Amino acid sequence: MTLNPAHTAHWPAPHASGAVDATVHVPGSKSVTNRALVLAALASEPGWLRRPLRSRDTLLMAGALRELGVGIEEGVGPDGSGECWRVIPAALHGPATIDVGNAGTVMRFLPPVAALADGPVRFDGDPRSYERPLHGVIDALRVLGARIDDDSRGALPLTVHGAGGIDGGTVRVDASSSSQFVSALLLSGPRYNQGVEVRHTGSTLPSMPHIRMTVDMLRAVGAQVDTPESGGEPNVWRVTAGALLGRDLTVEPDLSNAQPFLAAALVTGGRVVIPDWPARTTQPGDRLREIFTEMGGSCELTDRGLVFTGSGAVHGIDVDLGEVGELTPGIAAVAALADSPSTLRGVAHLRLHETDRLAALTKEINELGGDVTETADGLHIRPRPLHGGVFHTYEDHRMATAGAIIGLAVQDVEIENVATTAKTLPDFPHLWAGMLGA
Ligand SMILES: O=C(O)C1=C[C@@H](OP(=O)(O)O)[C@@H](O)[C@H](O)C1
Ligand SMILES: C=C(OP(=O)(O)O)C(=O)O
Repeated sequence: MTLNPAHTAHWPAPHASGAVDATVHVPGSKSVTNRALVLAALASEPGWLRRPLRSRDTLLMAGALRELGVGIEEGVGPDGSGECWRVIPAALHGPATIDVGNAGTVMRFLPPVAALADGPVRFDGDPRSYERPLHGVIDALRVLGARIDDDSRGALPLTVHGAGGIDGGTVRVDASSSSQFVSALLLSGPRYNQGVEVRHTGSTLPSMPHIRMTVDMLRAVGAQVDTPESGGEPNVWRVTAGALLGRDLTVEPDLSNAQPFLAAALVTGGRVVIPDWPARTTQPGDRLREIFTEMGGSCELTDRGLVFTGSGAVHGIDVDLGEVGELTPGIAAVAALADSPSTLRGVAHLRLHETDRLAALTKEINELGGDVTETADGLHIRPRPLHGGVFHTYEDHRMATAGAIIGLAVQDVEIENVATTAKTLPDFPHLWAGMLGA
């Protein structure tokens, strides 16, 4: 096997010589872009998606939908402004082969779509995708009427033998390993003959804001959704069968990808402005306003965007990140540079993300001289003076950006395979250098 030099080369993480002062335009949200693509593909009329994220995960989603027959064209929005994708729904069909890469949204959101296709749809992906939980989606789809061949582990690779539609109905799912099981079933639910009712049976459910994002986006395209918050039973979501509208949607900046830039203001005692920060959003990254304020910064939502200012001090934090697990690597990086210990809780399921994030963060921060221990459901981080070294990233975009945060404050940190940021933020090294005025 020939190794891609971009993956093996080490990227010298820039060290900040002073306080950063920058405006950073963060590209669109992965989670919004991939939900919008699925919903537009299932609609009964064309729609537009403005400022979509173009990254590995979203290009895999667009490519997969094209494989199933959906038209996704490059274009300008209906008012002539802005880059966009025009999505033209079509009868979904196999045979098709879908590469999910290591995108949780693609591997979980698309098997329920494939159940609507006519013909076999094979799913495969990166080696890590075979280890990520998918059983909740597979088992549920079987109950709802789909025929699926898997390797009997309830994981990838698998083939969905689409029969042009499925009954739908009520299904019980333990989504404690990933909220994406619930989102996946709800997104395709309006197109199932009886709609879908998802009853979560596990004791915990991570990433609730992402389930709210699914519900809000379904409602925005005309679906009727009943939720625990709208007076329904706890842990039960119901989507009524019905046609979906094609919409003109502008994608918000990815607030979880704003995290390293906000962290830069925090750890250098500087200031970063993120334009177009939404006043109201379901993105979990919005919680950074509160979390990074508790860790020593301050923020203000203005006409220019979110203005985040570091004070020069960075404090430890004791926080349950169960709702916002994808923020954990960046928070751990800041916590390693703080003036007091931190405890990050509620994120046991991160062991099954892009990599085992709890093990990876512990090992990599400790190899730079840190003192991190894994707990049953998170990390305990005692700040120590850190030194340079190679920060390994395990093909995890958020490990790479976490290493870059540490590199701002610690000389001679090198990030292995910074190109892995392309999963959700292909421009990262360039945006990072721009923030630092390079
Ligand atoms: O639905 C989504 O867009 C996501 C849900 C979360 O997944 P888990 O619930 O598996 O953590 C999150 O971590 C992931 O980055 C994106
Ligand atoms: C967990 C993540 O991604 P995925 O959508 O692949 O689950 C993430 O982006 O942090």
